[in-house]
Amino acid sequence: MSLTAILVDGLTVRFGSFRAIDDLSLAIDYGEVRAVIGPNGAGKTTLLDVISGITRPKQGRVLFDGGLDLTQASESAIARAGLRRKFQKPSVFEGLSVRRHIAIGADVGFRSRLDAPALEDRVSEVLETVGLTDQADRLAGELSHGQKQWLEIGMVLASDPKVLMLDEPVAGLTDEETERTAHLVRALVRPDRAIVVVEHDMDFVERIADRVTVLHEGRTLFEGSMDRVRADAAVVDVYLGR
Ligand SMILES: Nc1ncnc2c1ncn2[C@@H]1O[C@H](COP(=O)(O)OP(=O)(O)OP(=O)(O)O)[C@@H](O)[C@H]1O
Repeated sequence: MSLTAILVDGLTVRFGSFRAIDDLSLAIDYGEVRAVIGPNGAGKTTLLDVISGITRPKQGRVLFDGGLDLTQASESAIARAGLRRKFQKPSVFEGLSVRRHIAIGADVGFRSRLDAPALEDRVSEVLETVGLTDQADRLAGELSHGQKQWLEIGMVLASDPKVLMLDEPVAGLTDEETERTAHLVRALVRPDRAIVVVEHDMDFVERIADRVTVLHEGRTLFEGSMDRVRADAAVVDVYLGR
């Protein structure tokens, strides 16, 4: 295993003549929570789209674990390699139980399929981690917005991901739900896992992130701890001060 989970090297993504990502290079290590922040249109979601194989770049490479070039791999190959994403908009199956969702996540994700008892153990463990044990037999459609977010995190977690991408996990959550989500994200940290979070809630980012990358116009404007990000004049000028 390489120390670097994701290496972005000279990445450029164009939509027509517009560069959503502009010669971007960065490295995300195993064991860290990396927040990617920046103003609307900075290229944050586009970066996640490239890492998950949804968007093909014009130039550059994105290496996973020092080997697989994600810019050349299919979405399914990327998911099989252990890179998983929770999308911004909750999209649970309203008529399926909470437990079933986690089982689907576990079954789809595991490279070697689990036998029934192992799957049951895995589902119980994930339900406990995301705090939904008491809700296990409810239908997903009956959950609150916050619980739906945790359910979706549980679905990706069930596959035991090496890279976990969370796109705006606390958008629309109450303060209390946001606090719980911060605890949850920190509980998911492992030496052999990288967690990448795109988020606009700076207090949340401060709680969870080991390092923060500030994107602006498809490039890195600043990278460092949240303290240093908050103190950087350029970041305040283009983003935090607005
Ligand atoms: N499929 C597309 N076609 C054309 N332009 C696109 C496409 N996808 C994204 N863009 C443009 O690329 C730029 C970067 O978009 P992106 O969604 O990555 O920004 P973001 O940093 O995630 O912003 P937000 O915080 O608003 O989610 C934006 O100007 C957006 O309009």
